[in-house]
Amino acid sequence: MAQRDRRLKPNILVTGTPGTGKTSTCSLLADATGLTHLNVGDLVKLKSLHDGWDDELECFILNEDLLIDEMEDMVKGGGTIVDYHSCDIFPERWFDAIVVLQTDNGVLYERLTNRGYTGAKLQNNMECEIFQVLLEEARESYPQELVRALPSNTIEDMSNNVEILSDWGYTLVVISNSIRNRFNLQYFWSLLRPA
Ligand SMILES: Nc1ncnc2c1ncn2[C@@H]1O[C@H](COP(=O)(O)OP(=O)(O)OP(=O)(O)O)[C@@H](O)[C@H]1O
Repeated sequence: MAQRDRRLKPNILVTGTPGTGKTSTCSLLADATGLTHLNVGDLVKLKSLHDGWDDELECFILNEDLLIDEMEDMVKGGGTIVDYHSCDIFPERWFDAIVVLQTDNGVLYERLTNRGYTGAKLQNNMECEIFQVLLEEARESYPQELVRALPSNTIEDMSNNVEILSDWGYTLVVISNSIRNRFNLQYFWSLLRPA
């Protein structure tokens, strides 16, 4: 297992297919917790951390090395909510919690078409959600106990998720540090679980 950095405030990665509600959820979570919301897509555009525009996929071609270098100092002290539609590009040690937002097909289809997505872009994103690509990616890239999938269909889901994550991130920073300190993770889970 990769060694995570020690920090007092958690870093939370919120990921999911475009349109599942990452930015809306992160913004509310930042308001609720005082953590800093980092929208990676915006950062890539602002700092030109890309190798140009992909006409076919209609998005910037991410330069991963530039992005990781740019973000390293931002996440170092903890307290950052990272919002991005991919998760396997980041170092495992950065995060205490990885959240995958999920949306039912019909709901997501409506959100994406409302945004003007059509053709290959719409189809690729719908397939990404149907095949749970982000959840697989998260489970392959981070320890299972740090990864959690949450539904994001309704406003009620969103406020539930903000409440869950406000508590969960802080709990996990304790666990994360305890892993680093070689305490017994199972012992911590047993304390957290209701009898
Ligand atoms: N749980 C939800 N309930 C109702 N509406 C939602 C929910 N989540 C997101 N939405 C709506 O769906 C649209 C897309 O949300 P948002 O921009 O937060 O998604 P995103 O995952 O950040 O997308 P992208 O990856 O493209 O930035 C917005 O209009 C938002 O208000």
